[in-house]
Amino acid sequence: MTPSNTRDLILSSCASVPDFPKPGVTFRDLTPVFADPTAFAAVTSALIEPFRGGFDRVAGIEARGFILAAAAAYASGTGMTAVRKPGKLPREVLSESYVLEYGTAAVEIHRDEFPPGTRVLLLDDVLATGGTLAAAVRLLERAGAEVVGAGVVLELAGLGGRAAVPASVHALATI
Ligand SMILES: O=P(O)(O)OC[C@H]1O[C@H](OP(=O)(O)OP(=O)(O)O)[C@H](O)[C@@H]1O
Ligand SMILES: Nc1ncnc2[nH]cnc12
Repeated sequence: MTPSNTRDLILSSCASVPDFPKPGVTFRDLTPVFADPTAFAAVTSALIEPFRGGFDRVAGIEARGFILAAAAAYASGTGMTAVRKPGKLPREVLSESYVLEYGTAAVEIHRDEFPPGTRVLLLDDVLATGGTLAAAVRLLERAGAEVVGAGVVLELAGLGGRAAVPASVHALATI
């Protein structure tokens, strides 16, 4: 499938939900993209394509990033790392905080997650302010990984998120 066909499929399948999770926010729900076999396969291939052969591991951000990272790791013959919300991992962790509209959040991985020199492709479903993806890049680099790029299915333009992320960002569609 061509990049523009993939983009059109994402935009036509994505559900826009007004006032979720709070008034004034239009939530972009990509679960219909994951549920459609053609769209899910196209999205998985397109996320891998710009970085093909250049990564050893795919990292996905909890929760919807897990779905994409698992599929991309399987399709590329690599492994997967789960970038988790706090308090979920059982062994010693590295933690990276970031600022939300109200308060802070954090992401975590195990301290010994990566052999030296591991090249990581980082995936998530949506890029909004970029705070989550930026924190995940910092976290992976602190753990010794080389972040070769970050892929997202949908970039919400106008929030400046791309500029906040200290990595090359590849978005399959922009809204
Ligand atoms: O660019 P940002 O402003 O940081 O927002 C993007 C993040 O927000 C959503 O996750 P959410 O926090 O809703 O978690 P979930 O995947 O567990 O639902 C999305 O999946 C990204 O991870
Ligand atoms: N509007 C939005 N839709 C989906 N995920 C998001 N994460 C942050 N903002 C979002």
